[in-house]
Amino acid sequence: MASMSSPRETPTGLPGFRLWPGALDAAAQAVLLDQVLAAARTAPFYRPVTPGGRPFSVEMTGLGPLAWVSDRAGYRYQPTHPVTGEAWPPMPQALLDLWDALTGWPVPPDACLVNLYRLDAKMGLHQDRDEADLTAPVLSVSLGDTAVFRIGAAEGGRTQSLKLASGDVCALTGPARLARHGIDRLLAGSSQLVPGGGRINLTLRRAR
Ligand SMILES: O=C(O)CCC(=O)C(=O)O
Ligand SMILES: [Fe+2]
Repeated sequence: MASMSSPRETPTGLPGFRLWPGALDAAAQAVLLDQVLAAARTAPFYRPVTPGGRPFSVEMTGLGPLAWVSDRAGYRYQPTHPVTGEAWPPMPQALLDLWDALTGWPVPPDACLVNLYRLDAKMGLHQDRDEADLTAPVLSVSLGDTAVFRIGAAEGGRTQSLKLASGDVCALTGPARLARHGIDRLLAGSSQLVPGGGRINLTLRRAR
């Protein structure tokens, strides 16, 4: 995909937190969104609950061999959709290429979580730590409405907030792999990309 062959990286001030604003141009965003929405016709977005039984404000689905799920039994990666029982649809090649181009990590991602944020959806501050190898990067792609993203060092202390717009890609690597992060809110109506409004976030991970 030529449109994302040489994305520009911008400094973030948090070592290991890497950001490539506009890594996907409008055409690449539209193609990727179509692929995600096509996959969601067989692997529909569903609303997970926390182990304590509270519904997430975000809806989720997955792509690839594994995807992250949460329910009464806890957090885990699994090979099947929790509602349909079917295998997750394959990960689009463009995502595998993006992982190679931006992270250079020698092993491909085996999990892609797809988060759908409508209206007032948000995601509380957390660490991504359900993966077997916590040195492998997490690569995150934003589509649709701009999100106010919050991130701070794993050890605690101050957080910083920055906006993630449609086409932006970021990564948690090295010292930021266990950074605390979350989504405070969306800037509603900032993009027309996602039908029905809102934001779709794709996170590529090495789960096993
Ligand atoms: O939506 C985002 O940008 C962050 C998603 C996230 O942190 C996660 O799925 O673990
Ligand atoms: Fe996360």
